[in-house]
Amino acid sequence: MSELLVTGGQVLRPDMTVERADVLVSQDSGDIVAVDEPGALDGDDELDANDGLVIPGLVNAHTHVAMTLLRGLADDKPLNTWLQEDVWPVEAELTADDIRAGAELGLVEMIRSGTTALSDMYFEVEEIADAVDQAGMRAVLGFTAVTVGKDDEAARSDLQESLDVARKLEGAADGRVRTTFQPHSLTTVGEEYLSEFVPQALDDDLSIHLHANETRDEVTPIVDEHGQRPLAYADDIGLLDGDTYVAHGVYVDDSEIDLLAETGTGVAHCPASNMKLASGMAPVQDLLDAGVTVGIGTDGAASNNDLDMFDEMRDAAMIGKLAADDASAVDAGTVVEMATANGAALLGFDSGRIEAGANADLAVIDLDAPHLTPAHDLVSHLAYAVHGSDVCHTVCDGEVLMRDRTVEVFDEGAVRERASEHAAALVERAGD
Ligand SMILES: CSC[C@H]1O[C@@H](n2cnc3c(O)ncnc32)[C@H](O)[C@@H]1O
Ligand SMILES: [Zn+2]
Repeated sequence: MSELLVTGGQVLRPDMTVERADVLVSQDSGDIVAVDEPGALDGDDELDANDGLVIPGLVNAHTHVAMTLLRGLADDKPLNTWLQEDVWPVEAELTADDIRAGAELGLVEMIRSGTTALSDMYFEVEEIADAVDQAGMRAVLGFTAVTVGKDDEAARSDLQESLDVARKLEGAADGRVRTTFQPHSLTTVGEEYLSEFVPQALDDDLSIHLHANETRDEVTPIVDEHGQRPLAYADDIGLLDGDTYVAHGVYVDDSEIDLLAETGTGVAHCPASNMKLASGMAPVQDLLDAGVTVGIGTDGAASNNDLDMFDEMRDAAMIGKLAADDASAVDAGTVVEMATANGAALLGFDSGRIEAGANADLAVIDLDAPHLTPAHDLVSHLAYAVHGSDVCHTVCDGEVLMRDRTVEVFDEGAVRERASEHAAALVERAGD
């Protein structure tokens, strides 16, 4: 039996208090064994958290991890123009090897910034699952189906693949990979296909993840065509369910917020992407007040342009206040909860909290820095002052993924070089 002791640090507890404590982790079960006063516990191996704050590993509730290859390729455009003019033509040239290279780069970036779990939507999902396995991280993965612009055979094949991939990869990477059925959005997948395939996903107890109500352009056509708000339309199809979570949820009216709360449907809030594409401001405090579980996601690196969840927490707090016209809205403790416990709840993982019995997924922040001085309130620092580069150790499932800022699960230099080569060749092919 092998046990790791995270020693000498301050620890963020589930009630958002901070105390000096050691954390003992079982590397066999991958769970936290005990949290106790300094010096009370012994382990076979130690991780030095002196001058550090031990927090739950962050949960990125919505991303497209392989889109790191498209980082900085096309900026300063709204969603539809950006997708149609820039992103989709390049994505049409992606190979499985490209996606593997982009995924590895994204996972290294996440490990370096304290993220231990992600929910991903993309293609070539087996490559992404293999990369997650090597990274030692936890993920919810799926193949994203789009039917617009496709004939009936191709449209069905996409949805069937989304079901098949979800069935096949559930439980991969020793149980660290879970899956979702993934219609891309309510406007990019036709009603006839949703009506046919969603019941099959529900029959198989598959969770569902989709983009919804991201821009005004995702609301108006549904209201025009179906005479109802998008989430009422989704609910009639059976899409809203206790295991469903929608990405973005920017343009949700009061009736849709109630529907999310009543059905137990969660929201993955993507503040940076919503700002960069000028999509809008999600009513996050209203969602939380209604009892909706709201996590935080970076979205892909092409609309962010990084995968740093500390940036995302800060953005969520800032834009949450603007949206509510209230400086007390979406406060520091709330965004930390959104990026940890709420994200874990959406993804269905027993992580997001430092407590005996929970998954041993954690990160240690080096507090010895001018921008983290003085330390009046460490929860405030997490929301407003810490950067991803302040993370010194990252642990998932009891395994050390990064120690003293060195990533142990990948050769970081090789990953960066390979991703740069793949990105350059991809852009050249797309330009031909
Ligand atoms: C097939 S995976 C996902 C698909 O979605 C595209 N995408 C990236 N960001 C967004 C976004 O904010 N809204 C909608 N779709 C997005 C991505 O490029 C893939 O094609
Ligand atoms: Zn997205």
